[in-house]
Amino acid sequence: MQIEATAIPDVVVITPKRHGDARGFFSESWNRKALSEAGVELPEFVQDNHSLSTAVGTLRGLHYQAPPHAQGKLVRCGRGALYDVAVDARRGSPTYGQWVGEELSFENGRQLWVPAGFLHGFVTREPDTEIIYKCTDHYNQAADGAVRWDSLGIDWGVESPQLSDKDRKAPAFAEWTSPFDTGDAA
Ligand SMILES: Cc1cn([C@H]2C[C@H](O)[C@@H](COP(=O)(O)OP(=O)(O)O[C@H]3O[C@@H](C)C(=O)[C@@H](O)[C@H]3O)O2)c(=O)[nH]c1=O
Repeated sequence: MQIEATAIPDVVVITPKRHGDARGFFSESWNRKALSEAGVELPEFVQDNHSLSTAVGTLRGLHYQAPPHAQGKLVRCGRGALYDVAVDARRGSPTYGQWVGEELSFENGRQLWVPAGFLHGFVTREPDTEIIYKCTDHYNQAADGAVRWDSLGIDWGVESPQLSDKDRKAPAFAEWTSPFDTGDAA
């Protein structure tokens, strides 16, 4: 397993080992003990999510669940390729408003840890791209929120992404009051 730091200390990239043979490969996509031995302690996960985006340039985000339903997410790509983004939304954090973006693909097997207190979003780089992520809290519709994808200067590599209605109507980061503070990092 490989652990890579990012520009935001609480956000890490995890790449589990793949054991290749004539059939293909085998990989432990999640192993608490191995991660702990590598120095990464993550909270308990209670829900796994899986979505398919058919068109290249489909963008989902930037999403969050407000406390007390904030979610940390361990994100990977099941098929295709995507650019995954985490934005620090913890008021009082030295990296508040800063973001990290990582290319995650089926091919590279990389995973991004997005802690609670961060906005999360991604854009697909290939057709029929699947994302799979583990979450530290259950879905709660009333706590669900979004911030406009193009209000933080993130270079998504796409000009007119395919968006949901919710994401098209989301407020800009500058006009939004974050419900998170530094106590929310999971
Ligand atoms: C997120 C979620 C949605 N749903 C339902 C609500 C709705 O009817 C349908 C589609 O929901 P959405 O449009 O919110 O799906 P989507 O735009 O894919 O939302 C997801 O985006 C990524 C970036 C995240 O980080 C996730 O936490 C989540 O917000 O699925 C659940 O039943 N459980 C869930 O956990």
